[in-house]
Amino acid sequence: MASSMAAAVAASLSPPPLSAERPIARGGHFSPGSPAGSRPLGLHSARCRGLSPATRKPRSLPRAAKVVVAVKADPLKIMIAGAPASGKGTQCELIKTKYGLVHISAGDLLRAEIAAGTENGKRAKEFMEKGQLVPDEIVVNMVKERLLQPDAQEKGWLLDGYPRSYSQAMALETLEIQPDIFVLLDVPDELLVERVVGRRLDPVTGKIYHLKYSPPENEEISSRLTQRFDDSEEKVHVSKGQCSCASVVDMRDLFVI
Ligand SMILES: Nc1ncnc2c1ncn2[C@@H]1O[C@H](COP(=O)(O)OP(=O)(O)O)[C@@H](O)[C@H]1O
Repeated sequence: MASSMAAAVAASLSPPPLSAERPIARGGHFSPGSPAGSRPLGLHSARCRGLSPATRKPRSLPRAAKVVVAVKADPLKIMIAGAPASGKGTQCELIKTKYGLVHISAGDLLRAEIAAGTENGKRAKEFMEKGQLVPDEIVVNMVKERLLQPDAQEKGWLLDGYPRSYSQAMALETLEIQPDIFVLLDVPDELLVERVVGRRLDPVTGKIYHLKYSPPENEEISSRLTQRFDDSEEKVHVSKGQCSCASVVDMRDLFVI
């Protein structure tokens, strides 16, 4: 008796079958007395079919066991916006690590297009060199395709540097791609300029340094640091202008549910 009871409980605690009636509730009770496989569905199936409690088979309580079916929540989707050097990179690392999201940076996607020498990359570079926004017809599709890749769909995503205009926000909205959270980093201009002008990249490790606030660890690293071609004081002012308060407020209204 004891061993058949143990076997019944063990069987009923194995994953439920992938049928149309697979329970979606987080918990439920069932009687291990009925045939294995159908057991976890018993009470829930009755619920699904709308049977009244009176029509259900009475449970034999001493043999009842509790099953918890884990339902995978939708993956988290976050958008983060802020001027250059507002701290997006740092925050993105922290958020990505904490929530296991796929980090998708519009700027990185564009730089990858440039590095790959694609037509889109060549066109994008002209705008980026002038500190201007790359036209929507390049950016929207590029971002959309990346968001729809399996890794981002499965793990959730952290979208960085997009949208930068109301039209870009609307483009995603039209595609029914919406974040759960919209983060806006608001930093005073003087601080942004200081950060951008001192920012350096280690081309070997990809690590970002700041000559004053986060200097390289040694002479070897220091000698190979480069400055991003678009990191300049002028760019801060241009980029701040690109993302005016009005458009950010509009975007917030669009995304905050
Ligand atoms: N969403 C976007 N729409 C249009 N252009 C963009 C977008 N994101 C990035 N870019 C272009 O790429 C450049 C670099 O962007 P990014 O890597 O986000 O750097 P930063 O945060 O320093 O502006 C921008 O100045 C702009 O020209």
